[in-house]
Amino acid sequence: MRHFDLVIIGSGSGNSIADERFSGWKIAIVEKGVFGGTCLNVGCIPTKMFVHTADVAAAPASGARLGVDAHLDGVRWTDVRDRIFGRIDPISEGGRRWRAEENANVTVFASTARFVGPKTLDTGTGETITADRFVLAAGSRPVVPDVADLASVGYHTSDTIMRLDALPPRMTILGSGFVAAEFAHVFSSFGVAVTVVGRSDLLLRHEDREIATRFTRIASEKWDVRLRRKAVRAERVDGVVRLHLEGPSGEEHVDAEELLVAVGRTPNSDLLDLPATGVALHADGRVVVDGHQRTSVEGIYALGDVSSEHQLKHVANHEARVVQHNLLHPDEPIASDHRFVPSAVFSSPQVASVGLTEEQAAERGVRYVAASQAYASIAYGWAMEDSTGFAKVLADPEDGRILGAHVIGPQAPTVIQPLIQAMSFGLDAKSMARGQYWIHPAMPEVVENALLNLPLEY
Ligand SMILES: Cc1cc2nc3c(=O)[nH]c(=O)nc-3n(C[C@H](O)[C@H](O)[C@H](O)COP(=O)(O)OP(=O)(O)OC[C@H]3O[C@@H](n4cnc5c(N)ncnc54)[C@H](O)[C@@H]3O)c2cc1C
Ligand SMILES: NC(=O)c1ccc[n+]([C@@H]2O[C@H](COP(=O)([O-])OP(=O)(O)OC[C@H]3O[C@@H](n4cnc5c(N)ncnc54)[C@H](O)[C@@H]3O)[C@@H](O)[C@H]2O)c1
Repeated sequence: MRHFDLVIIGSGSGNSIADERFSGWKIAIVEKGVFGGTCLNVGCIPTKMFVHTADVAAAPASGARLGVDAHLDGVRWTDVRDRIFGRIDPISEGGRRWRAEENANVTVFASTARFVGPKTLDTGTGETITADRFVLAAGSRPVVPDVADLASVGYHTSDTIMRLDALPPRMTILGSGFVAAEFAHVFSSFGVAVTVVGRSDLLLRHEDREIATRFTRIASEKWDVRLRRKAVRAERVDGVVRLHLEGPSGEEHVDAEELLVAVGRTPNSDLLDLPATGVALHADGRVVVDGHQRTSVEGIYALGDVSSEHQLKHVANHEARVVQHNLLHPDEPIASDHRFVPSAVFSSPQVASVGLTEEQAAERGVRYVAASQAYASIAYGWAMEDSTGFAKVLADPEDGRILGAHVIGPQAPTVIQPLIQAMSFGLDAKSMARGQYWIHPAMPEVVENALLNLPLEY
């Protein structure tokens, strides 16, 4: 039985661990799918390439309010798709080849691994291996909800929807979170009639309620948004997918040529048979880790979607750097920093957030003050004629510590970054607002003004 110094399961964020400092280690990487993981192949990167293209496709329609009459002549879907994957697929293949053929100390197994005993792994290739250390970086996969006959009608998830052969006239999206919001923007901007079906009363319900409410209102003007609906059955009628729903007004259905299921992601820990090596799991399937990304078994670490409550690439990358350090320096381990994890939804409008929402602050009994500023009331907002966006900041009234920030509107993920920085480095609201220049008339003035609006007590 071959023995390794380190086995990494999953080639997403896990693949970045084995740098030149590990050149003396005998390493195995096991990957069951396309090399490079979710973000590169079916997640952050292609979706944002589609989102930017969708923003361009949507631009002519927004010109009229500025006095510019423009017209979208068409979207060449297969050209868009092939441009995007023509760039991504070679990166994935290049990464695989580099590891498999040019890293003398690394063995790549292209298969599904599972534990069969303590620190003993069936690689799925017919070879069972052992190792001193393991990194579980197996990610997550789309959840398929319990809707009768769903499997037989043919549906897409985020894994497949970006590779469609042609744009459908209509698309139903089941789900109301990140994936639904981003793909609704992409496909509606490309001319597809989109229906979004959600269980709860708001789209993006995990956001600050004011932000989710604003997003839902704007989305409802563009898409057929059906909330408080339960999908109960699917069927194919004359080549169309019919989704039967139950909602506040009783039974109804929605028809579309394509159905996208986007109701969340579940950790891939179940594929790994972790009880065989003694690794503990949370009830929701996430691997239990301590602050140093160590599992319940000495020498076995986990990172990213398989263990994190944040299914975000910047979190997986951060945790991979922590694991990397702790593998190299087990006697001086460092901890992950999950204090201020930001996230962004690249839809239209864009949404970004960090820290506490008002609802969370109230629930936890945290004393706070909040203030907002509309894009419409800053100079660049006038330039854009924006009537949709605002920035909201929550702070401790006694010392100005920023507790949370929420932005909806153009470039929200960029506009929020100085607030993430302020929170991470402990800059108080007054110092942040008045201790630096804010370029005039740029979009971050919306943040400057929200900070100045805070009724602080110091
Ligand atoms: C559509 C979409 C858009 C997204 N957009 C963003 C975004 O804009 N920003 C952001 O921060 N995050 C985004 N995310 C989330 C982000 O992609 C994930 O948080 C991140 O990729 C997780 O990285 P990871 O390394 O934990 O797992 P992954 O990248 O999923 O890697 C895990 C790998 O392990 C392999 N694997 C699993 N089980 C086994 C096994 N038993 N044996 C062998 N191999 C196995 C899998 O095939 C996979 O390649 C998006 C996700 C989706 C689905
Ligand atoms: N921009 C980004 O960073 C980005 C983009 C896409 C995905 N992601 C990551 O991937 C994760 C998964 O995304 P997602 O959108 O699939 O999940 P999500 O958790 O963001 O949203 C899923 C939504 O679907 C709803 N839902 C659940 N079951 C349902 C059902 N049976 N019928 C109707 N609605 C139902 C839930 O109430 C929830 O609001 C995200 O949580 C995020 O961490 C990030």
